[in-house]
Amino acid sequence: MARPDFRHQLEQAQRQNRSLLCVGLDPEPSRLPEALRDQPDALFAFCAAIVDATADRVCAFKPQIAYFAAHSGGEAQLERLLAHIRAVAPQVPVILDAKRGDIGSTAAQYAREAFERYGADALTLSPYMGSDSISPYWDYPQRGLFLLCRTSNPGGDDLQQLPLQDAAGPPGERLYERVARLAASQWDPHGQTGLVVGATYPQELARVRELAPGLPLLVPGVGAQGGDAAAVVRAGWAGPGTLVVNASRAVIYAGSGTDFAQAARAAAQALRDELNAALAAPL
Ligand SMILES: O=C(O)c1cc(=O)[nH]c(=O)n1[C@@H]1O[C@H](COP(=O)(O)O)[C@@H](O)[C@H]1O
Repeated sequence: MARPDFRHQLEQAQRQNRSLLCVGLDPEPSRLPEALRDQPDALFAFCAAIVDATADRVCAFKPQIAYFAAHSGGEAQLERLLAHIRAVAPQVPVILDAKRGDIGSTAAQYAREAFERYGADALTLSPYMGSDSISPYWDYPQRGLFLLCRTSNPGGDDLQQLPLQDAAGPPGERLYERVARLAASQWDPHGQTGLVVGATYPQELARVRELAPGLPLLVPGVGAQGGDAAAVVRAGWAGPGTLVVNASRAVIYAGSGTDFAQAARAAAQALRDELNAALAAPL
């Protein structure tokens, strides 16, 4: 049976698991439990154990492609991981984090990689090469697209905060504000677009929410980067399917012994509860 569109899938997973939490799958070999480290499929085995332990506490999983592609044989492990998630947690959508951005002909290949090779439900993209670098992904209208808008890293200021003075927007509009406005007005012909905004900048998150009232926001930066989960909910929540809060290291490395998966489950549960406590009404 065909999978429902991403937005619908996300909303259902949020309601079913009563969770806004997305667990990021960023397996770094030196941080894996010793018992797994020497296994040839260690990346897969580690992530699959985290998936099995947390699938009923999350609304999405977000594997970061670099952690797999950096290693010979890693991409095959990523393919296997996506197949595993579809088998054990078909209700939980997968956001492939690849931050792609390129000219149209190359973007078409990246789209094929994400949606056909890996079967991802959604993908992160950089929109900073403009509309023709995004439009090839519209050929997959059921899949979600999260455009980088205001990223979680301090260096995001270097460009994303630049004030614009052209006639296409209000004077002094910031570059990230332009991205949010375009995403909400011109870059979403099939209702599949969302934005990435760092948890580390709750004021900008609130501003993006104002400019794009109904778009799903993917918010990384709680946990290891220090973002405040409750502040994210206050600034970004606009109803089911509109806010996805990602934590990677704080969950997947919560423990390092043989009970690492149980430790990840406990960390995911605590973060889920913290996010839910900040909601005005339960999911
Ligand atoms: O697109 C992303 O997911 C992303 C955007 C951003 O602005 N900041 C950011 O940290 N990320 C990703 O989100 C994850 C954050 O990981 P933790 O800091 O360990 O929770 C990493 O996979 C980053 O690549």
